Amino acid sequence: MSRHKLKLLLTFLILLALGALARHMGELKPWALIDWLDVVGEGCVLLVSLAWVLMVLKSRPHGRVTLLLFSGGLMFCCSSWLDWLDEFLHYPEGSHLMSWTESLPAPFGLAMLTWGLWGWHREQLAISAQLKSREHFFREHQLVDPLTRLYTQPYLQLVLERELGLHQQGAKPLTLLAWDIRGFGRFNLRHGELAGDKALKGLAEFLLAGLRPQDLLCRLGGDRFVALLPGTGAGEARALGQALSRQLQERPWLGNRVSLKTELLQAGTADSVDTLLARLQVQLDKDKGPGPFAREA
Ligand SMILES: Nc1nc2c(ncn2[C@@H]2O[C@H](COP(=O)(O)OP(=O)(O)OP(=O)(O)O)[C@@H](O)[C@H]2O)c(=O)[nH]1
Repeated sequence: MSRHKLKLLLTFLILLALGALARHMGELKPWALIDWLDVVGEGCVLLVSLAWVLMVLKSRPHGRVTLLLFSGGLMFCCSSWLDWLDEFLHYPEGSHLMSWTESLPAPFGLAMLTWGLWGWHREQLAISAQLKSREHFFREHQLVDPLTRLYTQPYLQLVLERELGLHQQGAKPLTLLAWDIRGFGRFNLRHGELAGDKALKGLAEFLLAGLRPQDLLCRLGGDRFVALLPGTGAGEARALGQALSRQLQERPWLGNRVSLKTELLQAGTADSVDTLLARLQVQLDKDKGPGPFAREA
């Protein structure tokens, strides 16, 4: 059972035990003496405090701050629960046990909640600082292409460094799939730069949608794209490339106007990032012809 499920079970058991204690200590009030306005008001407080506990468990991982927020919420819940129950129960005169049990947890619970919220605030500050420095790093190194929103070659090089390391330790295969639009210069001449931009964006979206979550798609520059397929052998990569080519042909908005050259490259154990990318460029430059748009121009 997960830690959060245990906390939920604990909440249920504590509320059940308090309910049993209250019933044992008190007597049911006559129907006429029940103040229904209080029942509704205190019932709402109880429901809201229960919702706090559930929301904390739903939105946070296990940890010190979560424990503070959970314990504070639970203590406040206990007070609200007993407060609500005593609308229906009458406790004997001179018995302080129930009034203490009802009154004490609320202030301690609120103090713990406040402590937990302070911790949460500090966590958020740390996360924002992290995100800011990441964003700065991305902007500084131009790791994202402004047109397609794909990663650029410098980012690919960073990731390739790590993946090649894993590949060379024999941990897993590594394959690259790359695409070059044929005759894209002519396409631009004929349809205009804006249509060219739209085609690049459309193609980026299409490739992204067709790749798997673990693949990394980058714009290599101009009309070239490359996908790094970690843990993927040549056969699987070839099937993926072929499926993408087939699907592209079924898309009249892109397939009829843009033709792609697809290349596959497997990393070797002696490859460095530079040699791998150089081999890829050579493969993409191979057989450069006038392209399918030569007829149109
Ligand atoms: N619209 C648009 N065009 C671009 C962009 N980046 C590069 N290009 C164009 O893409 C073309 C790339 O030219 P080449 O590398 O010769 O490729 P190609 O014309 O497709 O020729 P082949 O690959 O031999 O078929 C050039 O005409 C660039 O102007 C861009 O961001 N937007």
